[in-house]
Amino acid sequence: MIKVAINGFGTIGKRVADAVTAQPDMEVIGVSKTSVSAEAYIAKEHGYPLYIADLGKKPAFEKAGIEVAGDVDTMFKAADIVVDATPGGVGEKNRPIYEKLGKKAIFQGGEGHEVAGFSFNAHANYKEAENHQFARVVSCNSTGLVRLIHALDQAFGVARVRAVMVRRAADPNDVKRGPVDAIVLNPASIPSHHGPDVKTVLPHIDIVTLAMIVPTTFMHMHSIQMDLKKETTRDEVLKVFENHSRIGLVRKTMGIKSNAELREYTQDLGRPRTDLWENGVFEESVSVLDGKEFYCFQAIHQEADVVPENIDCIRALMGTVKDPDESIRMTNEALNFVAIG
Ligand SMILES: NC(=O)C1=CN([C@@H]2O[C@H](COP(=O)(O)OP(=O)(O)OC[C@H]3O[C@@H](n4cnc5c(N)ncnc54)[C@H](O)[C@@H]3O)[C@@H](O)[C@H]2O)C=CC1
Ligand SMILES: O=C(OP(=O)(O)O)[C@H](O)COP(=O)(O)O
Repeated sequence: MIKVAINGFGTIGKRVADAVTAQPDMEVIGVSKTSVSAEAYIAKEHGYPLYIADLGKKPAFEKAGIEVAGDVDTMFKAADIVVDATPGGVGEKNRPIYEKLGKKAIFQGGEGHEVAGFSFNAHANYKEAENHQFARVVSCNSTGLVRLIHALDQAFGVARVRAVMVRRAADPNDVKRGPVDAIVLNPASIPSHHGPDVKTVLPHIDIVTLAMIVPTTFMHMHSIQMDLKKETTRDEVLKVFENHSRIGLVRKTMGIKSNAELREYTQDLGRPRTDLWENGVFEESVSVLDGKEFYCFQAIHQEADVVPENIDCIRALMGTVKDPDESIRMTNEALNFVAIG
């Protein structure tokens, strides 16, 4: 069993912890919190040993009825690998600790590529992870883009990508962020960070991205155009998506035309935390003009799509499963995850 420590038990960390627990070949040996919070109670409910950075805060946790297993250093030492899911920028500060302890670690998309020097996506570059101590799972939007671009690049070749990200303003629990009544260009300059981020995994792709933020909390929406190298048809493109284990199709017959209706659907499917782990490509939007000009809309659930990628990244860095397809299959099966559509 691979022993996994989760540093930062927040939106991403708690989901990765549950996904690790579901796998047959890995276990959570501890999670960390900085202060007493609802998530600390969830860690207790799930039976995850809770470690804290500052042992001076131990009495506050104990007063709240939450047992503290020790400090985070103890947790790191007991682990084979650390999933660092701390807020963006904190991972960079944690890296020297993992280096000193000689521990493998996975960082998230809030960190720059340089934090690990290797950015990961299971379908695109799983095998390259071997012999790396560190990896960074690219951000939620970049993960969604990489999955789609890589799939079409494998099938038809991708000459260039132009994409617009309509980004959710905040996660549902994030009461401090906005906007509440605005569409904010984020950034107003071009490109947004997503294009360069895609290139950390797929360096040969010509891509330019634009991004804005709208007052929603659940899912980003992408408007994507790609020029393909080989002529193809809409049906052939749909077949590529149908055969991809992490690209889902929102079928025209479902009548879903928004993030809100898609959320209702994943909720009704009984997905844990309503998570859409796959890209939600809207079938009706999939178009191929003049044989080479591809268009689509896709929904990306920001809290969820990087979760299975973190699981595959654990196996890829540990070198326990060499075949990406086998790891992806194991991850999806353990999560009871079959892409929609
Ligand atoms: N929420 C999202 O939509 C996505 C987030 N990411 C990335 O994942 C990373 C984590 O983001 P979230 O889970 O959203 O953040 P979050 O704020 O929900 O969770 C972070 C957790 O880390 C803890 N923490 C804070 N400082 C810490 C420290 N110094 N040491 C240990 N723990 C500490 C917090 O208490 C919290 O439990 C970031 O890099 C973010 O950019 C990636 C994809 C999507
Ligand atoms: O990784 C994400 O977005 P990104 O792919 O736009 O960087 C997550 O939605 C977190 O983004 P945030 O920086 O708005 O919290």
